[in-house]
Amino acid sequence: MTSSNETPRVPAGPTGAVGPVDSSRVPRYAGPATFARLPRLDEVAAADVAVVGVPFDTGVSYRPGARFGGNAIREASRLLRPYNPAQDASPFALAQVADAGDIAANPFDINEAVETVEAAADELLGTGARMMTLGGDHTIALPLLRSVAKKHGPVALLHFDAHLDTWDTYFGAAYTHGTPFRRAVEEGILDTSALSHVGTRGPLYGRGDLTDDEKMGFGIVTSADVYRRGADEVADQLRQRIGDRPLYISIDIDCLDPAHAPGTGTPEAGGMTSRELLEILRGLASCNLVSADVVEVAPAYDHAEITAVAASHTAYELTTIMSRQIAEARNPGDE
Ligand SMILES: N=C(N)NCCCC(=O)O
Ligand SMILES: [Zn+2]
Ligand SMILES: [Zn+2]
Repeated sequence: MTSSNETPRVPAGPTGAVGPVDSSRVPRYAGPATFARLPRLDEVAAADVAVVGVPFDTGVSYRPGARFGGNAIREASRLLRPYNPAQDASPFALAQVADAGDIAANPFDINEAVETVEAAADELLGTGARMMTLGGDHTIALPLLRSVAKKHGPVALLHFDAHLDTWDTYFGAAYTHGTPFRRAVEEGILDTSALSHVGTRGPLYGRGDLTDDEKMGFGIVTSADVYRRGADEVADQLRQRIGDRPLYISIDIDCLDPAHAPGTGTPEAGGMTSRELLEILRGLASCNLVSADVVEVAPAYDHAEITAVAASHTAYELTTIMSRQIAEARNPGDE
C-alpha cells in the first residue's frame, strides 16, 4: 500500500467510481483512515458525495471534545462493507464518494470559524458534490445550511437531536451549538413549512422554549413518540411533510440514548436506539437529500467506540440515500 495506484480496491462497477480499499486484501485496520476506506478527494477526478470533517468544538455549552469526532467516525468506519442490504444498494459503486479531509476552522474565533466552514462548503458544493459532513459540534450546521441554501434555496430540515438547538444566545454569543437553527430561521435559509425535530427530550429552560420553537415552524417528534409509534410510522409522517423539497438532514448523535451514544457532550436520558434512528433514515430513502451532517461525537467520553460506530453507520445510511439518488438521476428507472 505504498501509492494509490497499487492499493487494492473494491471493483469499480459500471460507473467507474473508485471504491474503498479492499478489506479482503488489505486488513481493514491497516493504513490511514478515510471514511469507509474510500479514496481521498485528491485521488479521484471528482466526487458526487464528499465526506468532509469539521474538527471544531468551540461552540459547546458543556463537555468539549467533538473536535475529535470526525476522525473517530473515520476510524470506526473501517468496518463498513460496500453493500448495504437494508437499502439494497452499493453506495460507493453507484456514485463516486470520496473523503475530502477536514476544514481547518479557527478554534479561538467562532465567527471566523463559521465563515471558514461556509466558504469551504461553498467550494465543495460548487464542484457539484453533495456533502456528508462529520462534526464537530452543532454550531457548524449554520454555515453548512447557509451554503446549501445558496445552491438550493431554503431547504427542508430534519433535525435529529435530544435538544431543540433553537435557543437565542449563550453568554451573549449568537453562534453556539445550542442556537444554529434559530439563526437559520432568522436568516430565511430554511423552508419553514417543512421543519422537524426528531428525538427531542429532556429538561428545558422553560415552556417558552417550545412556544418559540413552534413559532419558528418546527414540528416535534419526541424520543417517546418514536418509541410509542415506531420507526416506520414516524418515517411515513416525516416523508409526507417533506414531500419533494430539497432536504437537509442534521444528526446530533445525542439523539441516541446515552446507552447507544455515551461519547457526546450534552447527554440526555431516554433517547432513541441506534436501530430506531437507522430505520427512520431508511424510511426516508425516497426524499431529495441534498446534504447531511453527523455531529457532536466526543470520543473522550466514548467506550468501545459505541458512539463512533453508531455515527459511522448513520453516515453510511445517509451516504447510501445520496448515492442512490445520484444514480437514479443519471439513469432513471434502473439502479
Ligand atoms: N447541540 C447540542 N448537543 N446541545 C445543545 C445543548 C445546549 C444547552 O446546553 O442547553
Ligand atoms: Zn443535542
Ligand atoms: Zn444539537
